[in-house]
Amino acid sequence: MTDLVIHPIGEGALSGSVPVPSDKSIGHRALLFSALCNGKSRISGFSFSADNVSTADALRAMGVRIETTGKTELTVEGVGLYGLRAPDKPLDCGNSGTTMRLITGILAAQSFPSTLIGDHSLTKRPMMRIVGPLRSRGARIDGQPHPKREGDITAPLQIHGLGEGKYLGPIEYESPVSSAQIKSAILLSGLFAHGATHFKEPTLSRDHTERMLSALGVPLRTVGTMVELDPGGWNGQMPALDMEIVGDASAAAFLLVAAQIVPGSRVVTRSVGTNPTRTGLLEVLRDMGAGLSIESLGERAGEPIADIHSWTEPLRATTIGGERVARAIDEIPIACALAVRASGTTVIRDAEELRVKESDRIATMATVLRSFGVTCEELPDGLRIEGKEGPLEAADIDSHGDHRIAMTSAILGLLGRAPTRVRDAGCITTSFPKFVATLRGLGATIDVVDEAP
Ligand SMILES: O=C(O)C1=C[C@@H](OP(=O)(O)O)[C@@H](O)[C@H](O)C1
Ligand SMILES: C=C(OP(=O)(O)O)C(=O)O
Repeated sequence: MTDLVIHPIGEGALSGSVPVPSDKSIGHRALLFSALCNGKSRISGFSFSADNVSTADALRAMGVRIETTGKTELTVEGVGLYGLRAPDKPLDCGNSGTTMRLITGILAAQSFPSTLIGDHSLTKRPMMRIVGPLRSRGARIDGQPHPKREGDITAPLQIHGLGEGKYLGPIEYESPVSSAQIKSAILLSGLFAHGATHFKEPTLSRDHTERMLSALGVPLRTVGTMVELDPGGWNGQMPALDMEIVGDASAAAFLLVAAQIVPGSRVVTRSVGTNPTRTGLLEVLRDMGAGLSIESLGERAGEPIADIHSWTEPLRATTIGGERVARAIDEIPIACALAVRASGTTVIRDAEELRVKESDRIATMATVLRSFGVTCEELPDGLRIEGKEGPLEAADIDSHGDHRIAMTSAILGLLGRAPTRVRDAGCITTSFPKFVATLRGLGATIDVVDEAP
């Protein structure tokens, strides 16, 4: 078990210009799609987050050759749409919901059976949201009854395979939640289907799948929150990829917020993806009066990128809700840290999806905030948080194995009146392996304490 001890920054400030890890969402897709391509793909700027490694390992277990060719470079030998091999043991998706849900979309269409497993947290996450629609187009998938959500199932998932010569059918599916994982699972299954895939969601979730599949020549059309994939007449071949992955906006968020709440700070995060389906936090920062400037660097591999400058300015409370939530879904925990330093009461609504992430992020954040002496109220779909002046209480935080909770707590710890301990912080490697080194480079003092299990 790894703990972090965060020392108060006191009169100090954060300063510097830093890279951030590669975008985790795009990393998963780059691996999955290049495995299904014809030819050898090259992926660079890859930062080996534990979640992305889970996707790579699952593909390797199905016969895909993935080689590390440099510190941040990989090659993937695509096997084509129909070249995956039956795995000889359960595929371990670790902590990664994206791995499990997207791979299920692919495996649902295979002739061979497979089983997907995950860690303690992943084994509590809801899976009917993908299994239901996949079953309705002919997939045969079973899971375990969900311990808390009636009618839902969770991992392990048994995917029975379709048998030789059988195919998935068409689907028209309107998802009750905005979710790129559901959308991507259904679209991936649609690559193999006989018949079209129509998917609609309430508000637009991240669109990396649509961008990448379109670039690979897959016949896909989007209109607003609707996407349609009709493989009729398509030859089923995707050319190999050669791409450099943009920096992760969700990782940059921790540093941009840190620069707002540690007085006198100025931080630049370099080459960060600014896809409009991911910029909810930047909009929140603007609404709150943050010091922020976005220097566009054009596009990389079909995704807009920018250097983002963040410097401390007085913050005012805001309301975060509606369609913006989907565009900031992984940034809500760190947005709570902004609320702590804003004048007034910040309200977060429409974020019930946070209850089914790596932890129940609404409940966990309420506990974290109270441990720091912040007044907050837990709402069914969000939080009400009162701004607070002066040093925060020194806290002892249990991350619940949730990387975004661990990182948010570490940032808040900089404002403590005495050192803060963040327990079970090894999970940070899930998305931001160099988080501690990066923060130290900006001026923070953090000890890493490895406890014997
Ligand atoms: O598709 C993706 O890469 C992701 C989609 C989001 O999940 P949902 O689709 O469940 O909202 C997000 O929370 C997750 O970190 C990554
Ligand atoms: C929710 C997350 O990821 P996943 O769903 O892939 O586990 C996340 O990274 O915050």
